[in-house]
Amino acid sequence: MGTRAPLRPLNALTKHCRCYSARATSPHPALVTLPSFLSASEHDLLLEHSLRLLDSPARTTAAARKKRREWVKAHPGWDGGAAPAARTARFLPDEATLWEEGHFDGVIKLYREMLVRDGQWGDEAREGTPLAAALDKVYSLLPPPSSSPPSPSPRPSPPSHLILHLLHLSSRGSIAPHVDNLDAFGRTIAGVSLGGERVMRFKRVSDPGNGDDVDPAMRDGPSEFEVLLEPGSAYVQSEPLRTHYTHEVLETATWDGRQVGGTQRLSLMLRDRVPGDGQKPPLAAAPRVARGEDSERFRKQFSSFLEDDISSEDIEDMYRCVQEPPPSPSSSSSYPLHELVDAVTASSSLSSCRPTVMEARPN
Ligand SMILES: O=C(O)CCC(=O)C(=O)O
Ligand SMILES: [Fe+2]
Repeated sequence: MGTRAPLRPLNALTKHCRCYSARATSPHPALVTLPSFLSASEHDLLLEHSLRLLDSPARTTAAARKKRREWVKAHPGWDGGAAPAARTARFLPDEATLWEEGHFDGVIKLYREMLVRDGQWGDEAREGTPLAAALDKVYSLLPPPSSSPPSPSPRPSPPSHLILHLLHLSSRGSIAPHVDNLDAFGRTIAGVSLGGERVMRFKRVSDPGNGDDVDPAMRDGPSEFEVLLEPGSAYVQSEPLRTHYTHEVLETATWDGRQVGGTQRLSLMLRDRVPGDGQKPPLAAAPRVARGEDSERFRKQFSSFLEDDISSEDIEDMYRCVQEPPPSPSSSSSYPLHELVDAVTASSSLSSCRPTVMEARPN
C-alpha cells in the first residue's frame, strides 16, 4: 500500500509547465491539483451537459436507450434521489444505464466514454453562454502552445489543439494502473472531476533519467502517492509523471479515515495532441497501456492503426464483431490485450461489421 505524501505548496513553475493558480497544492511537482476549480453551478452545468451528450441518440445503442426509458417509466417520481443537493444527484442509478463491461485495452471497467468533437455541445455552448464560459475554464487547463496560429472565429469547442473525452464510471467502475498511450496523446493530461469522489493513485514504474524533456525540478517526488479527486476539482499531470508513473482510479478507498468512492463519477479528460499529429483524427476511445501487458506490441499495433486511419471505435466494433457469441461480462472485462490484437488483426473486414457504431462521425 502506498504512502500518502503530505500536501505541500507547488514548487516554482518551470519553463516546461503551463501556469496555474498559486493556490495549487500537490504531493508531486509534476502534478498540479486544483481542489475548487469549478464553482457549484459550473460543476452542475458541465455534468448536466456531459450526461446529455453521453445519453444522446447518436452516442447510445437502442438497447441502452430502452433500458433507460424503461427505468424512467418505472420511476415516474424520480428526482435525483434522496439528496438532491449532492453532487451525484444528476446521475440515474447504475441499473438505468448500459455500461461497458471492460475497455478494449483492458484498463477500465463498468464505464461509458466518448470523444467530444466541435459542435457536439450544441447551441447552448455558443459564445457568451454560461456553458461556453464553463467550458473555456476547463480548456484553460491546457492552453495552446505559444507557437499555435490564432483560433478561427467562431472558436471550435473543444479547441483544435486538444482532445476531449468524457469518461463516466458507474458506482462499481474503476480504472486499473496504466500509462496513457504515448502514440495517441501528447505530454500533458488534465482531468476535471464531476459527481462522486474517488481516490487516484500514482506509482513510479520507470526512471525519468536525465533526459532533456524532464526538468530537474520536476524529477523529485514520492514513488507512490494518492490524491483525492473531489467534485469540481481538476488536476494536470505532466512529465515525468505522465510517462514514468502509472495512474489509477480506485473503486473505493479510505481517505483520512473515511470511505471514499462507490458512487458514479464523470471526468472531462483533456489531452494535447502528439506533436505533428495535428491532421490525424483523434481516437474515439482513449487507449491506455495496462501495466503487465505487452505494451511494445500494443504500441506497434496502434501505430499501424493510426497510419491506416483506423480509430479505436473501429477497433472496438471489430472486437465486438469477432466475439461469437458476445463475451460474458466476466470474460470481457479481463480479455487479454494480446488476444484482442490477434483477433482484430485476424478480422478481414472493417466495413462489414458495424453493428454498434456509437457515435456519428464527421466526414
Ligand atoms: O478519470 C480520470 O480522472 C482519469 C482517467 C484516465 O486515467 C484515462 O482516461 O486514461
Ligand atoms: Fe489515464
